Order: sequence, then structure tokens, then C-alpha cells
Amino acid sequence: MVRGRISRLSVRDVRFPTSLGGHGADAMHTDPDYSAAYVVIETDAEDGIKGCGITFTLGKGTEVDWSRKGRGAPGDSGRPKRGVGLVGQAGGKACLEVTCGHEILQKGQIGKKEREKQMLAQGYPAYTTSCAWLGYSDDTLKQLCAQALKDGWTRFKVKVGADLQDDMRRCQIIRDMIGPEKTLSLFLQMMDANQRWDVPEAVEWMSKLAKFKPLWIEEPTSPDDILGHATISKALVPLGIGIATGEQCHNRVIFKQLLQAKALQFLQIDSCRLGSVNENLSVLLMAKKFEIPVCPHAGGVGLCELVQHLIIFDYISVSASLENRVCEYVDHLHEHFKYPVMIQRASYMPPKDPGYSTEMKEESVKKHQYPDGEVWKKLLPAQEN
Ligand SMILES: C[C@H](O)[C@@H](O)CC(=O)C(=O)O
Ligand SMILES: [Mg+2]
Repeated sequence: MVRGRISRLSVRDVRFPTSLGGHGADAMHTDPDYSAAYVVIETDAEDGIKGCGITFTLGKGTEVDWSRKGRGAPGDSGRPKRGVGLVGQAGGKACLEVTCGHEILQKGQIGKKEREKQMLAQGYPAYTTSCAWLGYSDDTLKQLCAQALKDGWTRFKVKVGADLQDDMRRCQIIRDMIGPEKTLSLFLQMMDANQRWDVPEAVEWMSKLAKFKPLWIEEPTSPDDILGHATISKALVPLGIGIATGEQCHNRVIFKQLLQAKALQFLQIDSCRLGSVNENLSVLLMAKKFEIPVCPHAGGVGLCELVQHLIIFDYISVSASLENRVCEYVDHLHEHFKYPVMIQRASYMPPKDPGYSTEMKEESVKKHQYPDGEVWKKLLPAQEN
């Protein structure tokens, strides 16, 4: 059914100066400006249907350099993310509703109605990364953690990997605040090294942090080192620490190999890094086959908005389980989206607006467009001095 033809396509470089507040900083990316290549495809269809797509980057990464293949150099804070989440609003349904209709998922139909009701009432469980970026002082960490506990958050991710003594102190602060035990699903601490270590270093460093009882260590080493992850996993699982990875994995083949090599205990899809909803779905199906829980990466610009569709779909139609499953949440930049995520009691409430929640507010795009938006016009001369 042809409803219209593409009449216009725009691509805009939208950047938010998050580095000014140390938001988003980790052991590898010390000064990220959360950014996005934002694409809108308009049509001449009578109902004005359009598609909006977004790819999260860390600033300079929006300047795609075609001469460089794959990942940037280690420590390159601006490397581009690969993959695009571009979905239209056809049919007036939320992306997760459209996906749930696919016929190959017959098995997931059993109990689907109950799970749908459960999601609508309770939402999908989340953890927060917003308290413990590497750019935050101990006071900020304590203050944000106390506020998050008050708001009902019980699962916290802390950035590690730059300095061991620093990590010990920060992990102790969080442990002291959330309680001493690693209980089944409540009051958890996760750690994220953002690829900082080589394989032996990851094992050694995490053996020292094991006393803080992390549920997982995320990206302990290069995301391309599948066998390295398997070695780390073999060493750390006996200490009660799982390996989580995936936010930099750009296709289903990498995930297939990670799963086959028993290299991870928690699989972290990234809605933008994996190009298209379809690629994400094939990874969800493989994770189900290998019985590995999917705990998506989110945050950035719009990743929470997108991934909520995928993970709620995963629960309703694929995994049918919440065991050991939790989706990342970062409390940044949602105000720039037309259909922002809704969090209640530390859970993602199912989105009901049409599409994939990718549409940004035009006013926000204009203001943050790089380099001539209002925000950057003020900042750039100051930065050059
Ligand atoms: C550079 C980003 O902020 C990164 O630290 C995010 C990440 O690893 C996560 O949220 O996980
Ligand atoms: Mg991470």
C-alpha cells in the first residue's frame, strides 16, 4: 500500500554540553558531550506520516569519518556509534505493539496477555547510572544516591577502572548506602569499566572489587575481544561476578559469538548501536535460545526512549521472565523528546504513543544544533579561549 513518497530528508548534528557537569564520564570517555545525528524523513502522504531516526554519539562522533573503519582509537571520546534507529509511525501504534504481532513468536504467546497487564500496571524494572559517573565528587555521589534511594531506586551502577583506590572508596560509599548484601533482585551494585583494561588486568582489578559484591562487571575489556571476555568470565563467575557487555556490539554476529563462547552472563543490547529494530530482535531471540538475560544499555540521547520498546517486547513475547533482568536508566535529556520515557517506582512504564519514541522537539534541536545553535554559539568562543 503506497501512502506517499519521501518529500524531504534532513540530517542534523545535535549536541548537548554534558561534559560541563561531568555527566556521562567514565574511565575511557572523560568528557563526553552527549550528541546525536538526528534524521527526519518526511513524506507527501495525506496524513503527513514521517519517520524520525537517531544515532547516539559522544560529540565529535557525529562527524562520521568514512576513512576510519570500526572503532576509534582507545580513549577517543568522540568515536561514532554505528547503527541507526529509524522507525516511522505507521499504523498509529507504539513500536513495541507492532513488534509483538510477529508470527514467528508463537511460543511467546502463552501468558502474553497476563504479562501485558503486568507491564501496564508495574512497568519494567530499571537501574540507575545517574549517581556514579566518574566525573562526580564523593559528595555529589552521596547526595544523588540518597535522593535516588528516596525515589525508590535500589539498583545502582558505578563507573570504575581509572584508579583502584578511587574505585574502592566509591564502591564502599554505595555499598554503605544500599546495604551490605547482594540480595536476589533488590539493592544491587553493578560496575562498568568501559573497556579500560586488558584481560589479566580486568581479572586482577575485579578480584579486588569483589568484596563489594557487584552483580556484574560491564565492558571489562575491548568489546571486540570475544575470547578475552570468555577468559574473564571463567575467572570471575566463581567470585559471584557476571560479565555484562554489548553496548558497543554492532551486529548479531558478535553477539552470537559472545553467546557461543560463554563470554557473558548479561547481554546488553544498544538500540542505536545495533542498526535497526530487526537486528535487535534477532539478538533478543538468540539470548532466549542461550538463556542469557538481556539487560539493555540506555542513557545517552534517546536510548532510554528507544530501548523501552525492545525490552518490554522481550518480556511480553520472548523471554517471559524478569529473573536477573533490569534495564538501564539515565536521568538526562528526556525533556528534549516529544514522547519522553515515563519512570514510576524505578520502572519503565510502557509507552503508548505511536512509533519508536524517537521524535525530538524542534525547539531543542534548533537550540542544540552544532555549531550554530544558540547553546553552542555561546559556548564555542569561550571554549576556544
Ligand atoms: C560515555 C557514556 O556515558 C558511557 O559511560 C555510558 C555507559 O557505558 C553506560 O551507560 O553503560
Ligand atoms: Mg556501559
